[in-house]
Amino acid sequence: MSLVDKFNEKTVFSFEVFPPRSTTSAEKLYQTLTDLQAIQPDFISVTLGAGGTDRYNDTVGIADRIQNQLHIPAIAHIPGLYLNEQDVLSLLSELAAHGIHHVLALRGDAIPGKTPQGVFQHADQLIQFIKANSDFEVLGACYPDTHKDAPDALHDIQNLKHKVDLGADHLISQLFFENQHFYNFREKALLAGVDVPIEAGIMPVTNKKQIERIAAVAGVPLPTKFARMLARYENNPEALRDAGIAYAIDQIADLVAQGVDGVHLYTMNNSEIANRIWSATASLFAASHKPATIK
Ligand SMILES: NC(=O)C1=CN([C@@H]2O[C@H](COP(=O)(O)OP(=O)(O)OC[C@H]3O[C@@H](n4cnc5c(N)ncnc54)[C@H](O)[C@@H]3O)[C@@H](O)[C@H]2O)C=CC1
Ligand SMILES: Nc1nc(=O)c2c([nH]1)NC[C@@H]1CN(c3ccc(C(=O)N[C@@H](CCC(=O)O)C(=O)O)cc3)CN21
Repeated sequence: MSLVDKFNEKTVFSFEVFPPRSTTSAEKLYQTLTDLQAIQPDFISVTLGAGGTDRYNDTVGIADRIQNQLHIPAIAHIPGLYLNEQDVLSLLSELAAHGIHHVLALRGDAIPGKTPQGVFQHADQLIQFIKANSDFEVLGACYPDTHKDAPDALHDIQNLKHKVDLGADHLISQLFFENQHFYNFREKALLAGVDVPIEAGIMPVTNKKQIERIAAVAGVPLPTKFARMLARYENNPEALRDAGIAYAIDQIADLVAQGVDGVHLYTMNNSEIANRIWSATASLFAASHKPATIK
């Protein structure tokens, strides 16, 4: 089934989860996934090697469970840096054997001290390879605040256009905390001829250290307003969680009102937060009639 077609029907809503470290947290993740099932998101993506970890197992097993037990379309992330052609082909056939035909093709984060394979140095090469060797639908990543390795926004958008020309069927954005940056990016991407759906990536804050670490790895700026919120509630987890949920809801309500193609929620494996955000915004998604373009 094509996921891209869903963007013609509605404002898409999707989740992301990551494979947990231990067996106990694996059980917790399955509970989380069961809790999220009632929302019936359009798909759930599963990271692989997120943030530069060396844990490459579990992604396929978790994606299988999502697809075949929860009956929600699953997307597996594939970061290319440390894989060769054979690794990618094996992953694709394993996924296909489970009825999964969607991947997010990425360059991936560098792992300190580990030498890349040198085969897929950028996501574009991986996208081209997957398109040439399978019938998978391929997603790509994009950067409202410009990727930190790009010389400037223009080159970043040119690279994005190249990924779309090579076959990226839809895009998921890096997390961002300033909607105007997303709108500016979206406009530039459209002008550059990027004509595939772009989902906005939203990450609710759960704790100050974690969000600061992720923002640093991802090269995403924290607006003053957001940093003040973190500083004010850093020692009060309940208040920080509530403030973070309110911030994410505010971002999502605005994005949906501005006709965004979809919202991809980085759940950080926390179903309570995802459920609260969903219950506050479900009617906005239901009511959404997408205009052809957004400003
Ligand atoms: N492991 C995971 O689950 C996830 C990882 N990520 C991370 O996102 C980041 C980048 O991934 P992608 O966007 O897939 O990488 P990408 O290869 O498209 O872009 C990475 C950088 O290289 C530049 N670039 C792209 N193609 C180029 C080319 N042909 N020549 C020269 N420069 C080029 C881009 O402008 C950008 O600065 C990584 O840090 C990745 O790990 C993001 C989401 C999930
Ligand atoms: N550069 C970059 N790399 C990514 O992996 C990535 C992005 N950007 N942007 C969006 C999401 C966010 N992702 C993340 C970010 C952090 C964790 C993380 O903190 N993982 C911990 C587990 C913590 C726990 O077990 O509770 C880990 O150690 O892997 C996972 C996925 C994956 N994605």
